[in-house]
Amino acid sequence: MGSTGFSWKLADHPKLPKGKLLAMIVLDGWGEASPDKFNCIHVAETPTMDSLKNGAPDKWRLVRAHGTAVGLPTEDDMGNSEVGHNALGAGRIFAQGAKLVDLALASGKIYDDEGFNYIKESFATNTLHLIGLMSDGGVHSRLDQLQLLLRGASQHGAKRIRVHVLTDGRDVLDGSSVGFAETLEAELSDLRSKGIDAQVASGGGRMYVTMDRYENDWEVVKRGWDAQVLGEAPHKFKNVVEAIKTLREAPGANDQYLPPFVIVDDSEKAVGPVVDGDAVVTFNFRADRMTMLAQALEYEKFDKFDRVRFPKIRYAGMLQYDGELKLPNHYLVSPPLIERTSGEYLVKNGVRTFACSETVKFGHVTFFWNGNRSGYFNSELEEYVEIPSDSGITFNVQPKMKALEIGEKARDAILSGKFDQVRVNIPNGDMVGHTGDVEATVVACKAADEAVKMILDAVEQVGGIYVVTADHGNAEDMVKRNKKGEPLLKDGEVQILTSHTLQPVPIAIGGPGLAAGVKFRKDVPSGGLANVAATVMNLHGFVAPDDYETTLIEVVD
Ligand SMILES: O=C(O)[C@@H](CO)OP(=O)(O)O
Ligand SMILES: [Mn+2]
Ligand SMILES: [Mn+2]
Repeated sequence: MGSTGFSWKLADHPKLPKGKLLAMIVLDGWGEASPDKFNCIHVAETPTMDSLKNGAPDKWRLVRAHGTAVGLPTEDDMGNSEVGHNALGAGRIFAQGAKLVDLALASGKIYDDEGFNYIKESFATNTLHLIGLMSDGGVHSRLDQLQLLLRGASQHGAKRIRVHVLTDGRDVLDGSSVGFAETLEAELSDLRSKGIDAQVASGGGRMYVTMDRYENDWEVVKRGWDAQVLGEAPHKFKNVVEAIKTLREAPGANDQYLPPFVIVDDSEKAVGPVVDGDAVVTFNFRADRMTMLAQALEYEKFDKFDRVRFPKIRYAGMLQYDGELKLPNHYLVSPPLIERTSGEYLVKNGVRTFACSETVKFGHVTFFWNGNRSGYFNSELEEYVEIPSDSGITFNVQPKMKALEIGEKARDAILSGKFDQVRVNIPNGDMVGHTGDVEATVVACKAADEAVKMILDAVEQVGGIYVVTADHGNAEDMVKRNKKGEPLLKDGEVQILTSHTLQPVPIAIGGPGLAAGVKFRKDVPSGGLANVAATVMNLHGFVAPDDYETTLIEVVD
């Protein structure tokens, strides 16, 4: 693709027609694993998804959804929505945030670049605050990266450092936050022995404090703001390990939902509110659950909640979280440049596109799908519909979520005849899987399956095509296992797995509009999510650009 020769025009597929309605269904957190009682997809009644599997191997197969197949550093990295939807939409594998930050830290380049030099201006006189998720989950952040950044920042002049932690329990086992806090404390104590005034200043559970997304509930961000910036919270402790241990003793408490707390000194004063002149870094590399806080930290004009004080700070994100909004303006590591996504190509080739999910996954089929870009490519050809999610609850209470509403919206969009592609994310397997509630997750999987049926019925009616896949595993395995695959016991009980998995995910194609002779190729055995975009382009009647990962299908005469 020379700079002069570039064109958005896609070549016509030699064998496949245009103009067929295509439904693109992404089941969030729906992997394939051996059947047992902790496989909620297996336990649930899922007749629609089961029937698709009968199409194997020509119309149903598995694809890789974790590790290097989606641009993560190692094969031990579970998949996640950001990298999964990026790969699905972009059709290529990009080194993702986790990896880019690793490289920048390892080479030391992070300290030479604009973002770090910008915040460094504060070091001589003020405090450096680091806010983010404290775990080794590798989905939003990693503790070892925070440790390296702490060391690097102090070597580059930071004298006073305050860390504002968010406990995880979603990408890692519940209860593991205590160990992570101990590791962090040891690191900070080492810095203190070198004369750096470094301590934890505040904390709270990620789902209750700070890490909301897609504006589902600004209260979550406000709780964090009060603790991190204002130094105010209902719970006060002398150190972070004591804070987490004590708060976990409350009935029903877990890492994801710990209430906000601040660390206070002997005179009960918060040790680390953010004040004028300070530097702040949000050290998560993943975007979706940081952009709301980023807005609060960055925007002069802001009406989502009363900030009480809006300190004049030097703020940088670990990455730039939204390339379109340039949010934040300063960042330590450049995000992957994901351009020429399949969504943009298809719209530019006249494919009228409808995308829908409920709030908690809305950005997945729009923002992540389009390479971390918000907004439409062409508002005349696209419509994105967000169904408001319930807020203030954990989804095991409401495991059906808005699956049927998403199904209805997709059905109506399909039947309207106004669209060529109708794309949805059905969140249940993932969102309920993260609660660790096995029974509720079974209900969730059934609801997701019903939504799929509703959409496939509509595809049937209009003579269309469907592609059903998932972004990574979750609900298919709800227990931590040993190397042999047996559930691991701790104190006589199985350890519930709230996180995603390393499992592959299914992909199924079909529908009355699928041309005869279309089937999955046999020569892409290690195909992954990034191979789906070229496949979808083919099904719309186009050949994918040369640099896209190869298509999964062939047409046999
Ligand atoms: O909830 C989230 O933020 C992640 C897990 O950390 O899940 P997903 O990647 O499915 O959005
Ligand atoms: Mn997901
Ligand atoms: Mn998830």
